[in-house]
Amino acid sequence: MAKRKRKRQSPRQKPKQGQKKKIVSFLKNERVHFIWGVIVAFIGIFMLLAIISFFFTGAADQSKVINKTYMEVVRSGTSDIDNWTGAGGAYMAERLVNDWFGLFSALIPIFLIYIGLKIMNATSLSFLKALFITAFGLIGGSVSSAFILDRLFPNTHVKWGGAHGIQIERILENSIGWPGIILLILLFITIIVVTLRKSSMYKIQETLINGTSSFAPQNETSPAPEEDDWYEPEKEKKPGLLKRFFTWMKKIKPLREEQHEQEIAEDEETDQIVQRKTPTANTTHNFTESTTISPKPPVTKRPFPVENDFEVIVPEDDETAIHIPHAEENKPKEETKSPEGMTQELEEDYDPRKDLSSFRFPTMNLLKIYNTGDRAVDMDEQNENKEKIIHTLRNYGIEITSIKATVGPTITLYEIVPQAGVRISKIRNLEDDIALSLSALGIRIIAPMPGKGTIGIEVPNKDPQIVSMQSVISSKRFQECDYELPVALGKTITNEVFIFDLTKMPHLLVAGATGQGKSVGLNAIITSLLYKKHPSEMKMVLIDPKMVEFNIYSAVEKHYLAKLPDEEKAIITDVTKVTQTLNSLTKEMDDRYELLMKAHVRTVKEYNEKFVKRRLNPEKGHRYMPYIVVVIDEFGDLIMTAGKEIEMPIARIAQKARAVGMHMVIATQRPTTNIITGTIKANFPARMAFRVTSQIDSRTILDMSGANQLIGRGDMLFSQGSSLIRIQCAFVDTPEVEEISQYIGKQRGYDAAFALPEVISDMEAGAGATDLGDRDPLFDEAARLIVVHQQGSTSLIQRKFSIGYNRAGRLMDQLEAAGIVGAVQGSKPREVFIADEYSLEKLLDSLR
Ligand SMILES: Nc1ncnc2c1ncn2[C@@H]1O[C@H](COP(=O)(O)OP(=O)(O)OP(=O)(O)O)[C@@H](O)[C@H]1O
Repeated sequence: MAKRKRKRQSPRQKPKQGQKKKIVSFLKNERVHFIWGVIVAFIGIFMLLAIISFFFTGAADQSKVINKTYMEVVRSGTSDIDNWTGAGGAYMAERLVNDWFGLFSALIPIFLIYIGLKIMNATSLSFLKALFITAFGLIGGSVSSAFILDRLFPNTHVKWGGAHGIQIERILENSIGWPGIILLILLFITIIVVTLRKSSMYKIQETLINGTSSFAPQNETSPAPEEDDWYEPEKEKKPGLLKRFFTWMKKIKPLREEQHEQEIAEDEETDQIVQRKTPTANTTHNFTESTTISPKPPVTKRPFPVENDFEVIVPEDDETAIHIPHAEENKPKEETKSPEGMTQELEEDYDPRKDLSSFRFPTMNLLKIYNTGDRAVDMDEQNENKEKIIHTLRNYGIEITSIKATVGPTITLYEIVPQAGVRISKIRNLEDDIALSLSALGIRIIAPMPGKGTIGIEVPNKDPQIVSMQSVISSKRFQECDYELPVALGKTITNEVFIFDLTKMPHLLVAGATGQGKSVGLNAIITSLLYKKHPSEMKMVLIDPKMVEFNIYSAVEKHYLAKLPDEEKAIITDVTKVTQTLNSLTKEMDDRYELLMKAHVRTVKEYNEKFVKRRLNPEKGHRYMPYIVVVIDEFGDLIMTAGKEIEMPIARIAQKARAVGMHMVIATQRPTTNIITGTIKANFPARMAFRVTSQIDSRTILDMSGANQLIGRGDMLFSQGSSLIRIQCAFVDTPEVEEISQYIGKQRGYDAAFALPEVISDMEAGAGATDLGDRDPLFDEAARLIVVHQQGSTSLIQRKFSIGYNRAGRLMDQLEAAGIVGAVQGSKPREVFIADEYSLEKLLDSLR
């Protein structure tokens, strides 16, 4: 193949190819582009001047230019022409205005000026938009002018609608009459206005809604659930038909190009030398000049010019689903009576929802839809970023073969493929330089992208969009998921709704500097659960040392909250109460374990299934177990004030509570190692990191940097195990949460909040321990265990007898009082005073 190639390049052909290259590079030169742009823009300005002048001087010039050719007018001289731009301008303006599109002919030079600016790279208005406005303006504007202005000002030298407008207006008047024309003009104005400013569409919508809502019932504050069904839930807006058409065109264009290129490549492949390119000073600095072909994989796409390979993907929003507020599920079940009139209730499955069978889930209209302005992709921004990335990399001697952009709600991911031989670490080290050249915060480089064979550069969008809670809750994905504790957290940078099952996490650590979106994130988690879980299926323990964050949930106390018996408030704000509550949760966990053991099942799900099938007897202590979600805001404050007292029960719950349906979400704005300790970290594999101020903080939360490069306002990294996903957290505002709580709170609830088990305080436990007359039933067995193992360890007793920490602790205190073991020695096991079983039996006999 190599030989053939060499033969083909005869000495005469070589200079020709060189010349061709030079011409191509000259045409593509940035400066040449700029000059071309200036020329086109000046032509546009000249034409515009001619037209403007025509309105003032056209009457005087008309007789000199009408019914003449251009050459005749020019030859006749300019001395008696009044138009500011001479005979040529006068002739052109007469043709454009009177013979073509009238007043709106001015759009033609304006479009030329735009083209000039575009070539100069000096405007960000999209070409398609400009072309559409010009074409539509010429047609619609000329007809409108002919209809209105030619009637208002008939006796001037100007044909306001031009020949085109007059002709079409006549045809229209004959076919649809003047009311039809007026409607058409209104339609034209609407289309132009909406195309120019999307916000005007919302204004029109608002006006129409206000107009029509005056006929609708006005009870907005407390819509009866039944009434909600009258309103169609608001769906997230889909892109318009035109936008979808253009997106489709964009998608198929690269495909066609690829096909074409493949054909070329196949032809070329047979007779070209495949050579690996080593970047040299000459070749690496101009993508467009290079003709080298990358050897691997088989050439299907020419690597250069990169400019033509730029693919911008705008992922569609997830399809939203209409939320049916579980009306069917909640309808009170009719009791089936046997012929004898006896209820068959006992034979039926147990229905945990029965006590609150009329409960209605919050409706979608309680959540706000955020109009985020024009969602069209700013192609200029995309191109600009692409150019800057390419140039920055090139400045460091890195050439790339392709670049692709995926535009998300707040971040755009640029995926690049570097040329063979480029070290990935080199690109990774350029993070700051790329950030500098793009003048943007929040740039993150993912090198390499897992499973993709590319390198990702995440760049924040200039115009970030709010991801509304409404959009994620109403998404089909969330509505149709059958997770035990589903949480809709937000959207990924590829616009996919991100949901997870809290039971699978099984606990979540949330961290981020102040004001970066933690509280909103916690509210998003709680809101998701409220939209999916019935009060009988889930209870929450809300701990809020800041005292203000969770107050809004007090309305749902009798539906969803759990608290200590005799406690006044369900939202825990006092640190001493936090310790008690956590100890109580530990007891609940132990109790649940005992019940699971008795029922011979391993998880709360299996247990509840058995209970629903009425295979567990409530008289033997069995009960339906709702999931318990413990949410702790500002966990750092608690650790600072109560230290180990808080850390230990949290660690215990985190270690064990998963199987019994208890899950924790803890948040802190101080992601330091004395707050997120090794114990906490080990038990919280799932982490949500909002923006933090330093790389060290990021490492404390995620075990890697990244959270320090986020942009705030809900921008976050979600890590579970080894995977790390960038997500824009859904935004739910306090008034929205308040409305949801009120909606639930107004409905009939249980008589009281879910009661957590009472715990014996340390003092009480201590008193009981010394009272050997009231020994635990396991006392003898525990004593034998300790003596046999010669190890005074509470956890040994716990493990062996599968009992809770509190009970094992009490047992150990009783063993101490009986002189079997010594006192506590910090973290070391207690000393065992009885050396053998024989001595022990004698001691036990004496105690009986
Ligand atoms: N997902 C989001 N989308 C858009 N804006 C957000 C989002 N999350 C937070 N914000 C903005 O950031 C502000 C602060 O958020 P938030 O109150 O959740 O911070 P925080 O981390 O809890 O702060 P602190 O720790 O001081 O309470 C909000 O008022 C809102 O304007």
